[in-house]
Amino acid sequence: MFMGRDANPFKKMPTILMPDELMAKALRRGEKVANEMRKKELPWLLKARAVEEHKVRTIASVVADNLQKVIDKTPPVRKLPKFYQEMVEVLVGVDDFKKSMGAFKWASELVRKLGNEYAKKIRAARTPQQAAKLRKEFVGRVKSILEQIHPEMAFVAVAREKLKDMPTFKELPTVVIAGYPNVGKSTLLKKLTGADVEINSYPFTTKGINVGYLDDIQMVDTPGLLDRPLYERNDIELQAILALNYLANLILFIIDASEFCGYTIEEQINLLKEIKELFKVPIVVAINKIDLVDENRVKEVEEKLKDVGIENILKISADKEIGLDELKRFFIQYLREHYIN
Ligand SMILES: Nc1nc2c(ncn2[C@@H]2O[C@H](COP(=O)(O)OP(=O)(O)OP(=O)(O)O)[C@@H](O)[C@H]2O)c(=O)[nH]1
Repeated sequence: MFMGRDANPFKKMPTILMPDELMAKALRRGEKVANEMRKKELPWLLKARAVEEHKVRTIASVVADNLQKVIDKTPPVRKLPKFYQEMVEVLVGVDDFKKSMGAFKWASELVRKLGNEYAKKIRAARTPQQAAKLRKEFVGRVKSILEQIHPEMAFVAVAREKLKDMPTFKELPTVVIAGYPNVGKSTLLKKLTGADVEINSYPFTTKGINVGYLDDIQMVDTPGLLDRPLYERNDIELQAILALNYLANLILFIIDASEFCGYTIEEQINLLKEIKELFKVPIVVAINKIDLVDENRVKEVEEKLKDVGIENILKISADKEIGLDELKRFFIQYLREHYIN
């Protein structure tokens, strides 16, 4: 595994304020600073200038700092591990994300520069009215800059929501659970690791990647996959593909023997074959929901799996907790032999 100890690098991104909110915050702070200045004993023109200059400087720094903070707390995509880079691509789009961060930088620098320029002009103002007029002009320009990057701000706000919810992965031997929707992947993760995951009787409940721990084994639950070409896969499925590609030391493929998931054994085995081809990672298959079918049916499925070259087959009921100890023992033994020194 390559992840390093760092948590999901997007967790530190700050809340993204929209133009109105950021402007309101800056104006409030500007007013506070101005009130302090008004208390000072100064000749009237000097005071008027000082009030307006401090207002402008405060507004400029609140806005510029806020935008800069977003940039500073957002990891540069190109420096991320490949898995996260690809997750950014799937979840939000790398190009749009970079472009938006560029807009933040542009706006931050411009607001800071204008703040300095207007502060200087205000210091040279000949009347209090002129100083106030310059400050108003500055506020208008900042508003219009923020309005200009409004779409990018909204984009980054949404991107942050998606990215910060990605789980944190540890540098541990990892089992990635895969299979068709509704076969019982999340139920199994929950029963094996106690991870708090959503389970529903309808497909595609799992919209992202979940993670849980079984002793020193990292278990990753992925969204359900359908048997179809890569280019037809949606963003939810692509996350499963990325987890399989970058995180898995061992793939646990779940087959729903009852077909209650809505897919036939043949369809499920076709997907299994494809995954076997696509990822050069050892596979173990768990025949699930054996509480719903008779023994002959389970044997039949087992034979079919052997026919396609699957050697490691376990029979379980995730829901009724049948065969889970054997499964645990299998993981521990397998990963100890292959990945733990
Ligand atoms: N009877 C029975 N039901 C099970 C078993 N395992 C899971 N289920 C049920 O099957 C349904 C789907 O289970 P999930 O764990 O959400 O399936 P999933 O594969 O994670 O589904 P997606 O999120 O769509 O990928 C739920 O109603 C579970 O209660 C089992 O061993 N026996």
